[in-house]
Amino acid sequence: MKTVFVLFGSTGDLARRKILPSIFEICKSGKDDIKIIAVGRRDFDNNDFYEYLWNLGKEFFIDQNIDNINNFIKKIDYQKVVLDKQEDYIKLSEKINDLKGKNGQTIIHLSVSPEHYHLFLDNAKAMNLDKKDKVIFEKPFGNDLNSSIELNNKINLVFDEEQVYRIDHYLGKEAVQNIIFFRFANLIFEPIWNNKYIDNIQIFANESIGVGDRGDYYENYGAIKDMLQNHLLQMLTLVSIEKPKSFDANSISDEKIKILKSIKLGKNFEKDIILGQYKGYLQEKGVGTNSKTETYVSIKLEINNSRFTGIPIYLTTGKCLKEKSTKIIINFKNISDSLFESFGNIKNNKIELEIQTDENINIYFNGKIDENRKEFKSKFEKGTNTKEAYEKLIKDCIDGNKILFTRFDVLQESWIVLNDLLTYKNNSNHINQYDKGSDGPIYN
Ligand SMILES: NC(=O)C1=CN([C@@H]2O[C@H](COP(=O)(O)OP(=O)(O)OC[C@H]3O[C@@H](n4cnc5c(N)ncnc54)[C@H](OP(=O)(O)O)[C@@H]3O)[C@@H](O)[C@H]2O)C=CC1
Ligand SMILES: O=C1O[C@H](COP(=O)(O)O)[C@@H](O)[C@H](O)[C@H]1O
Repeated sequence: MKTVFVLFGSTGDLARRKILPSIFEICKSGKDDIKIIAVGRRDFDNNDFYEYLWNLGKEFFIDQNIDNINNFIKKIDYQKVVLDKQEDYIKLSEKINDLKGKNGQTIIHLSVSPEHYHLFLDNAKAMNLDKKDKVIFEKPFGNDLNSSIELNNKINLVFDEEQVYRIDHYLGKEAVQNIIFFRFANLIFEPIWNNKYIDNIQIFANESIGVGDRGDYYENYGAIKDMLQNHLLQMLTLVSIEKPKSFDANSISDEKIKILKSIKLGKNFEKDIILGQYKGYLQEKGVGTNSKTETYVSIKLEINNSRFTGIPIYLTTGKCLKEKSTKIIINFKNISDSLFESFGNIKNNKIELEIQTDENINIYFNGKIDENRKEFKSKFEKGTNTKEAYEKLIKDCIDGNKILFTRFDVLQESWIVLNDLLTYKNNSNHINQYDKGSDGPIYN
């Protein structure tokens, strides 16, 4: 089936770094018949957009094969759409219809800030989309609980749920998908995955880059809404859900909801939450001179159920840190066995699910090799050349596979979890500064 992929925000950071390169790869594989409409507010014609792509150079065209590049560029048409101008949507739909023919499908990917979704929804009816057409909504889905409900209600007035794809690209990462397999396709981990054996859990998504040109967007969201509400909470649910009834989107979402409802955030925010801002953030383009927007957040929480009660869980994310690294670390309890006293320091077991930049599962355990080395690390054998998450997710959307997309009630519960934290943040005037390239503010 022919697919017309319509990319709103085609000149933005996400389009440049992740979506266009992913479509490029999908097109290169030749499995799908795809045409692309790059939508933007700039006064571009096709040639301007091609030139814009060429100027991105190496950052964009990782594949330097000139034929592949030319074939890809030939598939793209640029269309200017001012988001509140209905006549622009009508022109866009004429172009879509020309390209998709009789039996094709349209996928609209809204790679713009969520506050622009309303303008799109106000005008989308003018495009006369078919029931088989699909719309991908980027995260964060709304700005808080109420706005996410409002947004979802508005979407429901325009689209059927079947047409709606709420994306969280971390769910498309191979190593994140692997969490469920690791836990439930092996006999040896589930019996120890509980408060009898686990001491604490740490999930972090550290980034070395800053906000770049995205200051305008970032000022409205900050690290809590940009990363914690979605990517980190999603990873946490996968680490903590009970085995789903079956491997389908609804069964997994049902289990996620149960976890989100049992999350308990301590009331002592002064102690359990660290908000930070990297030095130099105030000088970034689009950032207010007195901005208190957090570029770093670390929170401590608990899951209040029979399996996890009593295990402190730390979620951390930040920009401009020492290195890019996303990991889930399960630290097991102390082994105090006098049998090994004479061998010196016996370390706690640890399982490290490394999501990026390498994808690994490292298991640390004690053993006797020689006097100097008593800890083993076992590496899970895994290819490093996995697909960019967006490639996987966009291909799933083309094929109508929704398993890795998020149901609204899961997002709603995620906003509920963070409600008090957001109130605390809005009322707090204090933010810890940290040096670029550091580990972030110190956790007391
Ligand atoms: N960047 C990332 O790594 C990721 C981003 N996301 C999500 O993707 C979405 C877009 O983010 P990102 O690309 O980073 O943001 P950017 O700010 O880099 O880009 C936003 C895009 O929206 C366009 N735009 C801005 N204002 C308007 C307006 N008033 N009318 C029409 N178009 C407008 C910009 O056009 P112009 O270029 O002309 O300014 C640009 O094409 C966000 O929801 C974000 O959370 C999700 C995952 C990762
Ligand atoms: O959603 C987002 O994710 C990126 C980080 O994604 P990654 O796949 O490179 O880890 C982050 O930079 C961006 O601020 C945020 O919007």
